[in-house]
Amino acid sequence: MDYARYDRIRAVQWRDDHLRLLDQRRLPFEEAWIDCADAAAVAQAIRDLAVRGAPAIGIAAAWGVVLAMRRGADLDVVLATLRAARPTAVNLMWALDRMKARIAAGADAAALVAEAQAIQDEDLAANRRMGALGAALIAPGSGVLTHCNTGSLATAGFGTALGVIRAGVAEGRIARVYAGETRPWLQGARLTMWELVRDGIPARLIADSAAAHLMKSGAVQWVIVGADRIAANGDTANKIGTYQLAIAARHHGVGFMVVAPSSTVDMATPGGDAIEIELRDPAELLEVAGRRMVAEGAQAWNPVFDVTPAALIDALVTERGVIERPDAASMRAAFG
Ligand SMILES: CSC[C@@H](O)[C@@H](O)C(=O)COP(=O)(O)O
Repeated sequence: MDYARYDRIRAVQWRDDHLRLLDQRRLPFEEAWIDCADAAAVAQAIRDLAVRGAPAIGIAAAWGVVLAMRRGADLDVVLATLRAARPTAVNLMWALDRMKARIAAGADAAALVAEAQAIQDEDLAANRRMGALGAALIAPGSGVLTHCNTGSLATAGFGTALGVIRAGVAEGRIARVYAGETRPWLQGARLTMWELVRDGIPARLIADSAAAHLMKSGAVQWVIVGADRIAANGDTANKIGTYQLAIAARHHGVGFMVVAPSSTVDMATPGGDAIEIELRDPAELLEVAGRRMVAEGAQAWNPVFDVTPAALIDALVTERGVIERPDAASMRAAFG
């Protein structure tokens, strides 16, 4: 199937001497671009969520290494700085390890450009493949709920979970799309809805707290989400709120699908308990659009990821295929 109509947004663009990033902090109000001329600017953009989403972070970091090599920066320092920009999404470490291996093998600037481009191109190809694989699991006429933003903005293009939704809509399988707003940063409300509106895919936003009620209504047959790190036993870290969606889905007999490229699989991490969960500034919770919404003096706890146990996952879709009810044995068989 040709998904071209749904495959137009490119948020991470290499421009020969700099990296252009669509500033995700300013969407949906403004399509503003940031030009990063060095690795420090890329690291800053990752930390500040100007570029976000596990695969997109890895791709941006790879280009950051290219910029560092071109500018004669200390590559060990640059690799360490980029690696520390965000802790949970393993795609960041995976992409930097690929770049580091090329440097260790004596790569010149042109070879590093080729490696970063390969990381980006492979991600796009993986997303298109996962779109087809995931959509095939969805019975015609189904409704789906997604969480956070897993689309073109979060990847090289097309998306992971949102790629499956794009493919499922294109194939006429998905009849209803719901997106959770994804408090506190509102990736679902601000970014996923922006992508869906741009693609002309009818979708409804829900408050995160409406998800169990939606499932009980029978309107959705699948919850489809992305991932930031998948441990060797299939436990999956993703945007905060994913875990409670998985619990509610199991309770209501709704399928729970995780869609992620193999670059999100971390076989060196045995289980979810070993995944570092990023804690961000409480201000993200205490403020809305820069305006304080909570009594002065109040405090907040702001973990931005949680871990869904493998036992709650019905299907794990990667570009290598579909694993139903993933566990340590099936993960080992697929990812060794
Ligand atoms: C294809 S994106 C998969 C995940 O990275 C996504 O669901 C997510 O949790 C993004 O978190 P974010 O904090 O916005 O970077």
